[in-house]
Amino acid sequence: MKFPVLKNDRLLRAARGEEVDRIPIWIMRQAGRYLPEFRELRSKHDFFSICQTPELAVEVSLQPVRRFDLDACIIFSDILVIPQALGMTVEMRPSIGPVLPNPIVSPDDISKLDSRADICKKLGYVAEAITLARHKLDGKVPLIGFSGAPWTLMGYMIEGGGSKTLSKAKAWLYENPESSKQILKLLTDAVVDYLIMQACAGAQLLQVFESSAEHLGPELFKTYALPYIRDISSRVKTGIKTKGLDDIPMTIFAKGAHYALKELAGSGYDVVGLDWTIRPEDARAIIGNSVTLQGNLDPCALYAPQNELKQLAKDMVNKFGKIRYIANLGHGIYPDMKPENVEILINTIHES
Ligand SMILES: Cc1c2[nH]c(c1CCC(=O)O)Cc1[nH]c(c(CCC(=O)O)c1C)Cc1[nH]c(c(CCC(=O)O)c1C)Cc1[nH]c(c(C)c1CCC(=O)O)C2
Repeated sequence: MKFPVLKNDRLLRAARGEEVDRIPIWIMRQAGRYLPEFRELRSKHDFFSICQTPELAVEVSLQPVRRFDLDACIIFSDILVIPQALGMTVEMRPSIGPVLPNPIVSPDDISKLDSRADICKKLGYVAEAITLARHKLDGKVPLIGFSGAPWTLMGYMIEGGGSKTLSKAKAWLYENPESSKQILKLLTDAVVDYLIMQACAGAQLLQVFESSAEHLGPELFKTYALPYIRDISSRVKTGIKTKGLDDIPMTIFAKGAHYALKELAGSGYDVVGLDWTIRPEDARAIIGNSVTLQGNLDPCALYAPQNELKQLAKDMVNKFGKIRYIANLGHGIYPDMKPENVEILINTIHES
């Protein structure tokens, strides 16, 4: 596919470990409810209708890039489109979040999931949105594609929505280890196909969200998350090559997995995303210089008085340094953030 020439390649340069003239920054959940223009559009459309309508998904993806001097655009979608493509119902309920009314309850339910065979057909609307976004961006900044990681997706599929403890999903790991692995394998296959499709459609970097890693701890993570995370990077990179495309960087963000940073650094990704509970210098000491780090400002730092926010952003940059670093929050931005504070954060990073 032919796309407009990329004018700002700081994100991709940083991901590959190349020098940059200024530190790139993007923000997890940068398209969302803290923006009045998002709330306006969202008031007229259901959440998944926006995801499924390429023109709307692209409009929402572009909103933050129009408003702020960001160094990347992320395609608007959700990690839960994968369970949907496997035949599960997912609803986005106001002030509750995602609800899966018919969760997986017993190992027999696994056979009711649709096979991965036509995942690309079912999620073809994401590919369309990505291609359209690349054209509409006109090379302004690179476009990030993403997927949930298998354990995080399995969690939602068993819990039937978000959970503070993930105790139902974790019970599966202890009670039904083989069935758990069967689900994780099935999800891995779907995620691999899905990410390769996104790369073919024009995504320039792929981020994998293992948002529920903190619930696992080192031993469960080693068995039920890491092997699948590794498998995804290796199969996606090979798949992209087989399709005749150039390699694109991949990021793993395993929230709360500071106990597994060394393993994550060696899991085949170019970038490791960090949450705010680890010191940048400690993460760098554990990981070394072979991968780029991304993160990790406490999202709540955006509530701080503006001078303090600036100082926190400067301290973060001083600790990470300018090489092999992509600035971001340590998790997604909250819906009640002031857009002005986001602008202060972005400008402070760029001036550092
Ligand atoms: C766990 C997870 C989900 N979705 C996602 C994750 C991984 C990242 C993370 O750990 O936060 C990923 C996601 N979800 C969304 C994006 C869009 C791209 C971006 O701007 O980053 C991305 C990358 C849009 C969204 N996804 C959701 C919204 C808000 C829904 C709405 O408009 O009603 C948006 C903009 C809903 C969603 N979707 C999900 C939850 C738990 C919620 C409810 C929480 C909330 O309301 O913020 C599942």
